[in-house]
Amino acid sequence: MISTIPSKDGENFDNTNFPVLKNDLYLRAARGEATERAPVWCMRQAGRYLPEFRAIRVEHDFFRVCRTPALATEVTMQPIRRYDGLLDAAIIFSDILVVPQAMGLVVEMVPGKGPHFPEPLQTPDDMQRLQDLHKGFSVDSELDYVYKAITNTRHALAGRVPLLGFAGAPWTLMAYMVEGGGSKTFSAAKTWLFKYSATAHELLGRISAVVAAFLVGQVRAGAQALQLFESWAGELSPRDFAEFSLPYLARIAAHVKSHFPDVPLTIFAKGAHYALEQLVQETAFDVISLDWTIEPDVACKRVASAASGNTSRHFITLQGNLDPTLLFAEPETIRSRTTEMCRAFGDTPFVANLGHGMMPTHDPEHLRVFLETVHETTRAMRM
Ligand SMILES: Cc1c2[nH]c(c1CCC(=O)O)Cc1[nH]c(c(CCC(=O)O)c1C)Cc1[nH]c(c(CCC(=O)O)c1C)Cc1[nH]c(c(C)c1CCC(=O)O)C2
Repeated sequence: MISTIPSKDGENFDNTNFPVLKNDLYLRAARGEATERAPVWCMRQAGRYLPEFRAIRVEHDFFRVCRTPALATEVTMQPIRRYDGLLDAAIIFSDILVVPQAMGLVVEMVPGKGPHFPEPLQTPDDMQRLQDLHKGFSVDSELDYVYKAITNTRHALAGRVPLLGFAGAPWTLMAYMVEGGGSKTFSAAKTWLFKYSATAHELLGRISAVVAAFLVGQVRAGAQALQLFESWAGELSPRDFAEFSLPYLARIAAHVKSHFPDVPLTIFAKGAHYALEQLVQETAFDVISLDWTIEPDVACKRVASAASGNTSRHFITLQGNLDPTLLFAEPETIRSRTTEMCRAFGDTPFVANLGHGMMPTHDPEHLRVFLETVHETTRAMRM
């Protein structure tokens, strides 16, 4: 349960009384409203490319940072402070793998290697090792530390920008739980899909229930919008996306909307632009986040035509989609390619972002060029 009493060391876990929001550009754009310029934020905007983040990580293990509200708040605030006035949203510092941890699996973050599960799920019998929502497992108590981080961060933001919550989507989480880490072929996770299909669906269903409850809990704790990361969507064929990903995405969106119809929901299904029409027509997401493998003007046309004739769909906002490796280019190139991208979104309500996350070797000043260019270009476009 979230305590309503501010603690002595400056943390504030009161989720009933938040500061007034001063910059609502992101929320308005996500709801399909016209804005005076496009809002902008970046996936992985808190991370190792920032020296101030690396300084924290020297002293604290990755999941320790996630589990300590004061540290999670500090790290979430770092890019907001550094790019003062340039970022239009903060995303809570956490990881998609906190859900497999809550479900009972051990996850370590190995420096230079990424996430590692010492005992991944190997056969259908291993499902017994997972916590069961029907047998006393409480998402809210297991993940209360994320809620506390959200509540505390929302106070620390003091209304500067809205705070986004997030979670991994079922197929992506299942892939980590079965592979035990990243993978080139996804052969283990796909063996589950095609050899143990019934168990795979059971697992996807159980993850969906946890993720749906977790997202609702994040809004109760103070998240003002949510993003779901289906980072491995592109590993599935369109047919298998339709069977093993889309129905679960739709179920999670419907559940969150039934609790909070006005909280904007974003789906980032990386590599799955083949499914744009289905995401528009078969799910309740407000924002579709694009990677860089589709041109913005093509996505705008496809989404508009998929939405027309569907009376329950008043708007779809797009988010994206500059190739993050463009930030390795000279500032001049970053400027011209960012301008090109903004123009290609045209009049479609959009949230400027990269097509995937910031990388550890990015130069923080190059991100500044991207942010400034979005401000200048989209303000000029909308005058
Ligand atoms: C697949 C995935 C993960 N985590 C996440 C995804 C989905 C987005 C995507 O597709 O990239 C999501 C995530 N991970 C992190 C955030 C924080 C919020 C943000 O600033 O965007 C978010 C939204 C912090 C993090 N999560 C992680 C780091 C770096 C780890 C460190 O500090 O040592 C950060 C800042 C670790 C992580 N966590 C994960 C991986 C693959 C890694 C290793 C990556 C690497 O080594 O570059 C799983």
